[in-house]
Amino acid sequence: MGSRRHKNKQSAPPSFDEFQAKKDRKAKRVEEKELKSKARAKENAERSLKRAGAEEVRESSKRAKSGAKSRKLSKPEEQEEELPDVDYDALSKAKKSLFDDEEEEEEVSDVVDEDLKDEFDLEQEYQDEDEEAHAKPMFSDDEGDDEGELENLNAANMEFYSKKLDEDEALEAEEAELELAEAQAMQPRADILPSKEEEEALAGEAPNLTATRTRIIELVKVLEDFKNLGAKGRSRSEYVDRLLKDICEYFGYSPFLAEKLFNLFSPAEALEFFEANEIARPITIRTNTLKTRRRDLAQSLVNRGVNLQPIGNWTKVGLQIFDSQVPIGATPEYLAGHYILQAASSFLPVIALDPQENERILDMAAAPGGKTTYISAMMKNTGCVFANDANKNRTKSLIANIHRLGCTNTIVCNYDAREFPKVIGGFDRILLDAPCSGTGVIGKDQSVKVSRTEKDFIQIPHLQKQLLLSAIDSVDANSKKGGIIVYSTCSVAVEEDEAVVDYALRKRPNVKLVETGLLIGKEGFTSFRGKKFHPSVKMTRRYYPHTYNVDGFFVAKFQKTGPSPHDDNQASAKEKEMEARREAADEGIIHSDFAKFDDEEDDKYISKSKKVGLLKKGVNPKAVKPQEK
Ligand SMILES: C[S@@+](CC[C@H](N)C(=O)[O-])C[C@H]1O[C@@H](n2cnc3c(N)ncnc32)[C@H](O)[C@@H]1O
Repeated sequence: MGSRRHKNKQSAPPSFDEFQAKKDRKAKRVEEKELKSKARAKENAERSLKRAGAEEVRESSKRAKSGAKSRKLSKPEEQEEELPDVDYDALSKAKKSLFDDEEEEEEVSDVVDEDLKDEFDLEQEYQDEDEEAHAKPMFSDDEGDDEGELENLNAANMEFYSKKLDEDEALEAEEAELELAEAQAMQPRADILPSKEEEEALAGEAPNLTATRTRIIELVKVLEDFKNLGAKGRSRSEYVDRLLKDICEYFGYSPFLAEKLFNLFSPAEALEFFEANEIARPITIRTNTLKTRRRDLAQSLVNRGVNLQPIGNWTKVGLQIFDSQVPIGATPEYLAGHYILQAASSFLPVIALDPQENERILDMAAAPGGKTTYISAMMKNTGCVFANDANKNRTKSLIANIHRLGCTNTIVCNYDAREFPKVIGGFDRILLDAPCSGTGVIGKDQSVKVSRTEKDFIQIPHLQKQLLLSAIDSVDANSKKGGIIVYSTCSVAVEEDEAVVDYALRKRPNVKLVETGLLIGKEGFTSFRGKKFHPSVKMTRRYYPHTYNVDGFFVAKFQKTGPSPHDDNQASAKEKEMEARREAADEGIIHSDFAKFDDEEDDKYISKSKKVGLLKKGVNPKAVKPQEK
């Protein structure tokens, strides 16, 4: 596992544009391959018709395949032609001009923080505390722990990078050739599916990852053209079962999660998704426009030996870091709050939210604050942002980031967000970046592959639904330019995305989905495995690591069309939870193993945390009388 991951690790991840270009080239190659394969299949069928008997048909199919193979081998130039020539000088010049966008419009605030160094230290401390506190982390795509990797990288400057691009392109061409050779060497065999005896033998053997990978590729090929390539007498589900077993073995997923993720895609795309999860996403930063301009920041970082370039044309504040001679999380610019380490996908919900100056905005689940601080910057420190998070520990890193980035229009609060609108309502816009299972960020946290269970995909959506209803009820339908709710997750599971959105549309007829306004993203599912969602769910957007080279993400944008009696809901989080439980039990969607409020269990945790608190103060818990504890 480890070595395979290391091998796949990108040395210089492509920018979004380059990635798209590569994807387009790949798509073209795939399309051509498909055309060839269809032609082969047609040839096959014609020959088969001429021959009598099932055995003969299969024989002819094999001959046809080997014919196609030799035809392919005799035409390597065709493949080479597909790789366009790249003028790297022009590319390097173009890269410079990429910074010359309309950034002049971005105003630079002259706020200067005095205690930035202290705040940075605090942030580190709190983040460490957080890590200890959560065995199963709440997923945040920001401020990941990729920083350490950069410290060890040796890099030069932009010229060096240009040379690197050269090398990468050459490597890509080499890889394409290898891929071609691999594909030719692995024409799917009808007998790729192990027999019962072979299955038994396999179960007893030590895993052979190379053989497993070969079989995965062949199984995918067969499944993509089952009618022509499936072995006689073997069903599609037999192939799928074997493929899932191989995916679990090769990539290290639990059978449950492998199947859940596999079902989102065609077999070939699923393989791309699983492969993409083995590669870390590029390190990206967001310019804090309250303090600087992207061009100026880029210049300062380049002067320190950081190789970077803009992320893509859909963001004017993002930079992608290729490598660096200095730790990106500890440069003077970082400490001065000129940027924040933030995953590119994490910009998207804020862009969709489209905060306006002087509005009142609620960020319901805000820690550690990547999106809050972006909202604040888009509002140019006007109006008011309520940054809420239920986890008190995590609000410390939220506060540290707010201070470091110089956001002065922000109030931090610590409620279970289901308490809204009881706490306060009437917001112009609300962002609900919901706690989720993290199936979109497996590239960052491989533990998700085995840690998530069926129960998670019942409990987490249950919470997400309640949070979303609270968000809707807390928005002012009469807000002049607002009345907007954005719901996002870093999960690709339909239960946490489209199903939650569809539920909210059913429960709150006073909201409708609107276009997110985002330049990239795939349409949300309007139906999934027999479940139909409202047709407008098409307007939601999905992001995958293999399509956009960003973390897996989901974004939905609602507009509140009118007030509802729920807007005055004074129920507490606990009351709402009980109500939702009753309702879910009536609908039969909660299984008997659903977590209950367990006061005894709660008491255990409360007393343990009190003991830890006393120990931290240097007091022996045993020496304290029970009522004093
Ligand atoms: C995906 S993270 C948010 C990341 C954040 N928006 C950012 O961009 O930095 C989800 C957050 O939801 C918080 N959370 C979980 N349950 C909550 C609840 N009931 N109410 C409010 N926040 C909650 C978690 O503590 C966690 O910080």
